[in-house]
Amino acid sequence: MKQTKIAVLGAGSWGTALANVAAENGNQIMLWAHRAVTVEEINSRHTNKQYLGDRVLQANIQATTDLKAAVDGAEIVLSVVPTKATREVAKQLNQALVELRQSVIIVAATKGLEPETYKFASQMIEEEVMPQNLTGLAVLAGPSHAEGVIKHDPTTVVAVSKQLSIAKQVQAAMSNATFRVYTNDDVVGAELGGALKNVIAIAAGTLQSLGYDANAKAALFTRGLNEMTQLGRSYGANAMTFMGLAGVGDLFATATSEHSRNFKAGMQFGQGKTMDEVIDNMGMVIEGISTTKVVHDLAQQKGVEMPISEAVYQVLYAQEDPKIAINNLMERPLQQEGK
Ligand SMILES: NC(=O)C1=CN([C@@H]2O[C@H](COP(=O)(O)OP(=O)(O)OC[C@H]3O[C@@H](n4cnc5c(N)ncnc54)[C@H](O)[C@@H]3O)[C@@H](O)[C@H]2O)C=CC1
Ligand SMILES: O=C(CO)COP(=O)(O)O
Repeated sequence: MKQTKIAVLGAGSWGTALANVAAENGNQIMLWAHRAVTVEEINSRHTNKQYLGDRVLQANIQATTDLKAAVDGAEIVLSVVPTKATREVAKQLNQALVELRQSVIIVAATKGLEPETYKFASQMIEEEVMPQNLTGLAVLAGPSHAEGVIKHDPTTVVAVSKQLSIAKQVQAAMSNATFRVYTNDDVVGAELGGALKNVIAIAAGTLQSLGYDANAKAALFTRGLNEMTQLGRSYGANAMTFMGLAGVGDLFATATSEHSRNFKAGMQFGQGKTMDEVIDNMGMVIEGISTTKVVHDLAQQKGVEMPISEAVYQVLYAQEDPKIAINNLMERPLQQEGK
């Protein structure tokens, strides 16, 4: 296999797990972390205990706090910081690339929308990185909990780019026997799928904590996927993307797994915890919380009915009792399916 120099920006759960996959494939990996203690731990003990417990990482991952050194000579840069840090990190990346006079493929693995602008990670990156420094832009989406990837659970994801050749390069660099990468060209569909499923996963955690069973979960998944798809259509996304890994696949993984931060947050909301308590308890990013607010605004702006996402908004941002929110959903005017 061709060895590629890959830089991974963000050493949380997902950045570390992706760095490990890329390192297993024999690529040369630089992992950029913004905290020196993380760098020291990864380089000396090959662990990142805060996010991935005792899992031992590939010895060929070299961590650094110096972003310019991390990307120097890289062909591919994976951007794996939370949504709220994406624009700032993209600015720093651009500065480094300008100084290095270097152009890279950037892959956004972040799942969320910028609260102020409703932009996706790939759009923020495209706005901040000058065209002469950008060989190509892709998104990595699909059902992939870091905890499963690091222990080699068979995992399927999708590299998505408007340029198929770029998606194929990412596919080639990242695929292995337990991490299978498909390609797709529907960037907006994939990024919407990755962001919107987090809101439905919060609802799934809440249902779980209230003791509801399979009927309620099936209703949530089916109708949740429907409203994700409807918003996707309003963006011109391909409805089939929502039937694939970035849609139903990621919805299933996130809304059924106790590894999911969004699902776990939903359970805590169901137990009556406040937003501050939920965020403090998690200690990791819960993208669905801010995405819920964005989706509330977007649905109004685009005239798309998203009743489940709106119910999550009411529970999170208007302190509505989850049981009342569920009753309200069940008592909406009766409808024909598939409209
Ligand atoms: N954890 C997972 O299994 C998966 C996560 N994702 C997505 O990947 C993105 C990152 O998530 P995780 O790694 O799970 O988050 P995390 O909470 O585990 O780690 C976030 C990392 O970003 C760093 N960070 C925070 N603010 C920063 C800043 N301003 N500049 C630089 N670094 C900063 C933190 O120090 C930490 O290392 C999210 O959008 C998430 O939805 C996608 C697929 C799987
Ligand atoms: O996107 C993910 C899995 O595909 C991770 O979801 P959580 O952020 O809810 O853990």
